Amino acid sequence: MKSFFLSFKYAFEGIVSAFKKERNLKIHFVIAAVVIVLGALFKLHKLEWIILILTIGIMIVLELINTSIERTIDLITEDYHPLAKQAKDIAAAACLVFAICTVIIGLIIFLPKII
Ligand SMILES: Nc1ncnc2c1ncn2[C@@H]1O[C@H](COP(=O)(O)OP(=O)(O)OP(=O)(O)O)[C@@H](O)[C@H]1O
Repeated sequence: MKSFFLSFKYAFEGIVSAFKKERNLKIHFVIAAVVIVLGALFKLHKLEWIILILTIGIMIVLELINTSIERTIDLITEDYHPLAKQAKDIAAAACLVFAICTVIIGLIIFLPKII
């Protein structure tokens, strides 16, 4: 039971350390807060909230995984290696692809309400 609660503690420490060191993660948290306020202002429907929360959650999860991959690569090598570059850039690309999806989803949900 102790290790069950410890795993939550370690996960929380992971979020805090990534948040402190990763500028992109801070940006995602700020955007998420703005979008949640907008969602409340525009009185989103249940399904829209579900999509919004899923979108925010997946974006933050991807950023955390990307950070974890960056740290792992830095631990493995400080020298230049083409595979290290590929690993980091592909992980960053995963974040970029989903970030583009989040913008499109945001526009689909909010644009008709703003107009
Ligand atoms: N060991 C390495 N070998 C080859 N290329 C690397 C290596 N480390 C980083 N790179 C590449 O250098 C560029 C900058 O990487 P770096 O990790 O410094 O910053 P970043 O990808 O912008 O991450 P952060 O979110 O921490 O700013 C990226 O294209 C990355 O793939």
